[in-house]
Amino acid sequence: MTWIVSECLKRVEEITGKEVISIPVDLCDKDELDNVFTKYKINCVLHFAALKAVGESVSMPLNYYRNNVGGSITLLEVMKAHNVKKMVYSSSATVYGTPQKLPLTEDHPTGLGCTNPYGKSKHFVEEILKDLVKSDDAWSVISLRYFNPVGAHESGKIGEDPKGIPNNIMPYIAQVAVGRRKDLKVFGNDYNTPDGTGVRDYVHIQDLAMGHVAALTKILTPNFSGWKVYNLGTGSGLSVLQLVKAFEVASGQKVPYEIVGRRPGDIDASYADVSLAKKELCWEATKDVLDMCRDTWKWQSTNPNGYQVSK
Ligand SMILES: CC(=O)N[C@H]1[C@@H](OP(=O)(O)OP(=O)(O)OC[C@H]2O[C@@H](n3ccc(=O)[nH]c3=O)[C@H](O)[C@@H]2O)O[C@H](CO)[C@H](O)[C@@H]1O
Repeated sequence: MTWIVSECLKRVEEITGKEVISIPVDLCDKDELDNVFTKYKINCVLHFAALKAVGESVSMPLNYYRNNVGGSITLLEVMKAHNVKKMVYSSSATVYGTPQKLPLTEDHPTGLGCTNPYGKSKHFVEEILKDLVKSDDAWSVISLRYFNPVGAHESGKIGEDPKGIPNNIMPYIAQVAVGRRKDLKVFGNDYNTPDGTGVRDYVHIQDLAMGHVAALTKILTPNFSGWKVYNLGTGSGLSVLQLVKAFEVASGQKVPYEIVGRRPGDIDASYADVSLAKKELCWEATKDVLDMCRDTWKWQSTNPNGYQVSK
């Protein structure tokens, strides 16, 4: 289970005081899914399941389309068969492609500049969900477009432990700080941003978890129906070098880096307009970049080799 899912389930447990059980299922296995829906009374599905490495998706497109798109269709078919017609979907800011204007609002066109199968799979599933809601007004779906989720649970017990070389920046920085990797490769310093490095909207995983609780609360209100989409970010952009500096301050560790060439498919800047989530979900991010770095460091420093040896 990924750290995003663990974090969200923990928050739901803390808030409801009820135990949350997790049952591993193969998203593409209809019979397995059917058994789960037969056994449990399900009101709403929080659909987190997806492969998410951009580079890997370019070399293994069929795996991404089979799992992320095919798996979602199978899940929706089983939901329909059991008359469960509410879903909170984990989407991504990646559906916006190259921003036409910043900050990104939910009505920005999607799908146009998606450069990789991962991003396209998120966009395709959003389109499928929209069609489904149009076809039958008993369906309601909230799509949450995550910006750049980072951080760890403040206990230091739940954190991101990518297999192999991390694709995303925060776990890479953390592994450099803990001495597992020599230096961070900064992908390009010639972007159209104040210091030339890529700008992103990093959002703490615990805020993201609370965004799911807010979406769940909304979708379960009796008068809610149809399709809604919300950005989950802080609303502020931070460059790669700003993030490195913040991590050094929060951890007290040096993070050596080397500027290298651009990573194919990367964009200059991406950050969210978060006013819709604030207005309609009563949600906004509460944690800043130092919180994100401090909690990541707490997890990484107490689990220098990830979950492998700390269990
Ligand atoms: C804006 C956008 O579409 N964001 C999505 C994209 O994140 P990103 O591709 O923006 O996340 P990332 O953590 O891979 O990169 C963030 C920033 O760090 C830079 N970088 C990254 C790694 C590294 O070793 N060195 C380095 O310099 C990278 O060029 C970028 O400017 O994909 C993620 C899944 O993987 C999520 O779906 C994000 O929502």
